[in-house]
Amino acid sequence: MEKRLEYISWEEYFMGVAFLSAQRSKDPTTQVGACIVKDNKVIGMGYNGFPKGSDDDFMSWEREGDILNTKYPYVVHAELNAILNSIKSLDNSTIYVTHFPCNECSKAIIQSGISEIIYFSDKHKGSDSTKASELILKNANVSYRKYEGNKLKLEVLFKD
Ligand SMILES: O=c1[nH]c(=O)n([C@H]2C[C@H](O)[C@@H](COP(=O)(O)O)O2)cc1CO
Ligand SMILES: [Zn+2]
Repeated sequence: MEKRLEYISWEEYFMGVAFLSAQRSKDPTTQVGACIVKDNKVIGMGYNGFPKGSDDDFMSWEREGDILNTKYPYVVHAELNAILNSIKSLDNSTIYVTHFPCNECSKAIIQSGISEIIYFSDKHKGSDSTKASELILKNANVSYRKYEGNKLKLEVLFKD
């Protein structure tokens, strides 16, 4: 028998895991996922959500109005969750993220030892947060690039 040819690449695999992780998010507007990889092994995963133990039904997913009644001061970003959930040293690891990280996440990425970022969407390119991220990442020698896999969709069938 010949080997199966439809297998996915490492890059497609790990970006797929990041997008799958994003599916755990309860944010009705934006679901972000992150997957940290070292030596082709997953060592951390995360998605955006309220801190552990928060009562989801008490928290608000609003985006506008009094800041204290919006999600923004409370939600933990996917990248930070992936870092905090990681199971070993992140030195020289790669983080796959569905969205280019904000400046706060970029700082955490640098401090954790992650050395490469592969992102799918940069829909906030040109924003102050993205510009600040680009500046500190370059300054800290953390490389970043867009996803280069061919797959834009992966179907996961639960079957025998
Ligand atoms: O780096 C990030 N990582 C991350 O997980 N997020 C989360 C926080 C919010 O739950 C959501 C952004 O919400 P919105 O698009 O409604 O502003 O994405 C947001 C950013 C900033 O781009
Ligand atoms: Zn962030």
